[in-house]
Amino acid sequence: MLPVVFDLDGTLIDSLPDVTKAVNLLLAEEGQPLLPQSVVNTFVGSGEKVLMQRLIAATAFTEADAERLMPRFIAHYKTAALDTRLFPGARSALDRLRAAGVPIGLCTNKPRAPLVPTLEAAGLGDVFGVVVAGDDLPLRKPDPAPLFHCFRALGAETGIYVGDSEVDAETAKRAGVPFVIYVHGIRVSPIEDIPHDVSFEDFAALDEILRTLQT
Ligand SMILES: O=C(O)COP(=O)(O)O
Ligand SMILES: [Mg+2]
Repeated sequence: MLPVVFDLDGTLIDSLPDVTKAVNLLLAEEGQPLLPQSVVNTFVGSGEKVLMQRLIAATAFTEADAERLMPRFIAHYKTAALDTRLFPGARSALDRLRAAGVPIGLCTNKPRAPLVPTLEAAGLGDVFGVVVAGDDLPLRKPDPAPLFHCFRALGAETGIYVGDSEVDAETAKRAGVPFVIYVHGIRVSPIEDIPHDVSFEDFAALDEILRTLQT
């Protein structure tokens, strides 16, 4: 059976409110105006360094602030993770896959420091056969290397990727694997502009989608 690898933010967990909170705690500390979730939405998907660059571009910060701000952002990100909520049905979908003997993994651009408390808070600490964080390997998504790393750790050369964003679509395309997109995630473009094999809006539909792609 082909392994199924999942993205985290916007795919399994509804984390945009937490990321927004972490960004705004930092802005508040700095006496800067807070940003709405719709703006923070455009910062997410490529990891913390790109998030910081986009934050700088959207505020009065400059490049020179990045190094000073990053550890404080990560500290807020770790705390905000404690409020993380899974999307409805995500946990039971993962449990059904495991019960069916499908190897499952996690491939995220979230750095490991906030990832660990996030997985604990979401009750996902011991669910995946492999977990790759954004800063675990020299290259991150959309490079396909982290995804291939997951497939190999799960005992296969290839597999299926389930994600929510433009970055995930590009990763799957570069890896040459089927891409399944969750429509309630964190993305900037309309779903029809993001290349994907199948989309789903309810985790109850995922089993059947994956069964079809497995054959
Ligand atoms: O941390 C990010 O920028 C995105 O994380 P994700 O890869 O789990 O969506
Ligand atoms: Mg995501």
